[in-house]
Amino acid sequence: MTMRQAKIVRPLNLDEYFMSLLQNIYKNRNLSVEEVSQWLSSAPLTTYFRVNTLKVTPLEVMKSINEQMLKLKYFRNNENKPSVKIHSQLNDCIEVSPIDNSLLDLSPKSEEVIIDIATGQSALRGSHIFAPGIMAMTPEIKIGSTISVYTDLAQRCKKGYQKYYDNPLKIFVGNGVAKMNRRQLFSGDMNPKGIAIEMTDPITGVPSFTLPNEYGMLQNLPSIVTGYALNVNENNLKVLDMCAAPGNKTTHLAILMNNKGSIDALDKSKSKLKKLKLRCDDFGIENVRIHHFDSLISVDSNNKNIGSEIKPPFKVESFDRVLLDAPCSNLGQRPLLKIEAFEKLIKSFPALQKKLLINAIDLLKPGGILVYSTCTITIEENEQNVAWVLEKYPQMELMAINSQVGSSGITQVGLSENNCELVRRFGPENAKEDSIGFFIAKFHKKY
Ligand SMILES: C[S@@+](CC[C@H](N)C(=O)[O-])C[C@H]1O[C@@H](n2cnc3c(N)ncnc32)[C@H](O)[C@@H]1O
Repeated sequence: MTMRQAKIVRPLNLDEYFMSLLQNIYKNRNLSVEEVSQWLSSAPLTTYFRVNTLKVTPLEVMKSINEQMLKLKYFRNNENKPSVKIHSQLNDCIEVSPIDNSLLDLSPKSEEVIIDIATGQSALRGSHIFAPGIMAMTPEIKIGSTISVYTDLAQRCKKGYQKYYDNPLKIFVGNGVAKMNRRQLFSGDMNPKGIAIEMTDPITGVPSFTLPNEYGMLQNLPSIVTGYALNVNENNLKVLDMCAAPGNKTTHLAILMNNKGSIDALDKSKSKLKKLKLRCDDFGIENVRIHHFDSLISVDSNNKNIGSEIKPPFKVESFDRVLLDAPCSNLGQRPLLKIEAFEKLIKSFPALQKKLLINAIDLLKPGGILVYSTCTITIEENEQNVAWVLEKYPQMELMAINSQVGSSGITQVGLSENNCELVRRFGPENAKEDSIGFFIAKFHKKY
């Protein structure tokens, strides 16, 4: 696959703590802080769509995406169209390449829209602009006007601002067509919803496409690998997903299990669990039990919970498979246009993750598999937590992850070289995959 770099945006607030954090992680991979921060602040350019194979085949989804691509203004025929193909190792994963840069109209337009940082990050990954993310719109814009879209890294633009917003930290994200005007956005309904700008020419060239909810979902490549890593393709498995919401991985597991066996999906966040429920309904998933529950207390150590077969807290050694997709410092998300590295917060995660790991190991049956994953790049939350498990629990050993994607773990930080080969790290060192930062470890409980 040929890689193309998006326009680099230098993130703000790269304080000393964050610089030394990046330097420590990547020093033995020969990557400078500058290179890593450029990687973090640029968007992955390949889009991945995981197909809900309960309802539709990857070929049907590819056909639908291809039809939408041909309707885009740039392509009159198949020439230069983004490639849409099934991932070489992941059968349910469709890979869509970006639109060729030379086809995009990236010339500045006289009318402009300012969006917030989170919306800017999504736009760089191919999303249209939804009404709540718009901060300002110049007065002349009518529905159908072609406009330039900027994200406000300075966070100084007031909601509803009427003039041209002049700030050196106003970053161009591309051109689009207005679907709403100022009146709809800033007067009358105080909470306008829906697409306000259809992005036609995002600076990254990442194309937008819309598919019925039941067809599947956009998902980052390492998250799809995580679902496969749990090896759920055996009959009637009892699976626990300890931090499940909004269910990106739970739904994948349910589909890989072909709606057989059971998944107990726990999460502390009630609102995010609602999304998991909706997604299960859309996808036709029937083997998931959703529990609004704190996984830190998910073990019924004193055998007090009579219903512990089907609701938490559960008896020890209840599950054949456990997924711990842990809460983490989130420093692998890309593009990160503004990095706020709160040292105290970042340093709080390893202890929380260890407590969750203790619960996970207690709940796993001997012979079972535990997958631990994070969407961050710190050594403390990744290799060092794995090393801690191996030292504290002699019954736990690492297993190889079947997919040959990502790279090995970082050496000389607590994990042996052999064990580093067994875990998967995704980051700026991966020349092949242009993904978010991520980490996956797969354990086997020997006894
Ligand atoms: C990385 S996200 C999980 C994403 C999810 N696995 C997916 O693929 O869609 C981490 C989740 O952990 C949840 N969480 C944090 N602490 C928790 C706890 N003590 N018990 C259960 N869930 C917790 C958060 O609410 C958050 O939804």
